[in-house]
Amino acid sequence: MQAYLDLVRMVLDTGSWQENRTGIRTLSVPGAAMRFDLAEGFPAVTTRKLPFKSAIGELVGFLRGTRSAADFRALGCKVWDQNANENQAWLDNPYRGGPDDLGDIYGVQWRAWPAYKRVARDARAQLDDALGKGFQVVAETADSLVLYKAIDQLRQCVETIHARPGDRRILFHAWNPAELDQMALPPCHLLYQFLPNAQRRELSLCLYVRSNDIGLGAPFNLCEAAALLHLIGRLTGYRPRWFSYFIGDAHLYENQLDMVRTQLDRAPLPAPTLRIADRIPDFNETGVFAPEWLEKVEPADFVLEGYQHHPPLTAPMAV
Ligand SMILES: Nc1nc(=O)c2c([nH]1)NC[C@@H]1CN(c3ccc(C(=O)N[C@@H](CCC(=O)O)C(=O)O)cc3)CN21
Ligand SMILES: O=c1ccn([C@H]2C[C@H](O)[C@@H](COP(=O)(O)O)O2)c(=O)[nH]1
Repeated sequence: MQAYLDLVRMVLDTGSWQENRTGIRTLSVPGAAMRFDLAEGFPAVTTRKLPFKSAIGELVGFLRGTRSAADFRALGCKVWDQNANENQAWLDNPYRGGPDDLGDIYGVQWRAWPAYKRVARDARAQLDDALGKGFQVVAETADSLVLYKAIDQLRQCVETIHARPGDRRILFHAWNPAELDQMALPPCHLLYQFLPNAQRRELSLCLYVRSNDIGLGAPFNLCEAAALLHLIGRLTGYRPRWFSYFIGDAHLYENQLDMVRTQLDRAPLPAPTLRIADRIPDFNETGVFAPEWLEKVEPADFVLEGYQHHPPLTAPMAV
C-alpha cells in the first residue's frame, strides 16, 4: 500500500485548507489517483489495522440494497450510525423514514435504481417494448402513460461480463440526481466500470470517488471495491487484475493528521490476499453462472489471509 502512503504524503505536502459542511477543516487536493495490480495482493492498509469485518459488512449491505443503519449494524458495520441519526440536516429531511433510516443510498441505486418512462398512449411499439422489459404502468394522464421499473444495475453488469465481455459499457452509477435529496449522504464512490479481458480471463475495475476522506473513507472504499471485483470475478470466471481508483476532492480532516503522520512513520508491510469461501461457485470450475450470489453472500464468506499490520489507530468521523 505504498500508493496510499504516497497519496497521504501528497495531500499533506500540497493540500490547501478548506472549509466544509462538517465544521472540521480539511487539507484538500483537487484530483488524485491510485492504481493497484490485484494479482500482487489485496489493497488493505497495513500501517494501521483495517477494520476489515466492518468494511465487508458495509459492502454486503450495499449488495443487498440496505437503507437502514440497523441492517448495517446487523452485518457488523457501525459506520452509518452517525450519518443516520446525528446529522441535523438529515434529521430535518422530510424523506427520512425514522430512526436508522438512511434513505436511497448506494445499494438502493445499485440494485433498484428507480426508472420511469412517459409514453404517449398511441405509441404502441414503445409501450410493448417497455412492458417487455419489465416496466409496469403506474399512472395515466389524458395523453400518456407513466411506467416504472427498478433497474438492478449490478446484476446487469454481471450478466454483461458473462455474455458480452467485449462490451465497453459495463458500469453502474450511484449518482441519481432525482433522489439526491432523499439520501442521508449523496454518494461519494459513485461510478464503477468493469473492464473484462476475455482472452486473458482478467477483470479490471475503474472507480470514481467524488469526495474522499483519505484517513477513514479511502481504506474502506479500496477494500470494498477490491472485494467486489474479486466476487464478480468469481461469479463470471475472471481473475481480478487492475484496480484504478480516481478521486475528485481528496482530503484529510484536521483531526486525522496525527493518525496519518504516525502511519507515514511506519513501513508498509506485504499485501495480504483475499479468499472467498468455496461455497460461492467459481464459474471457471463449475460452469454454473449464479449471479444470485450477489445478494446471498455473507460477510463471513470473505477472509483476509496473511494480513500483517501495524497496531490499530483511529480518528473521529466528521459528520
Ligand atoms: N466523514 C466521513 N468519512 C467517511 O469516510 C464516511 C462518512 N463520513 N460517512 C459515510 C461513510 C461511512 N464510511 C466510514 C465511516 C467511518 C469510518 C470509521 O470510523 N472507521 C474507523 C473505525 C471503523 C470500525 O471500527 O468499524 C477506522 O478506524 O477505520 C469508516 C468509514 C465512509 N463514509
Ligand atoms: O464511502 C465514502 C463515503 C463518504 N466519504 C467521505 C467523503 C467526505 O469526507 C464525506 C462526505 O461529505 P460530502 O460533503 O458529501 O463530500 O464522507 C468517503 O470518503 N467515502
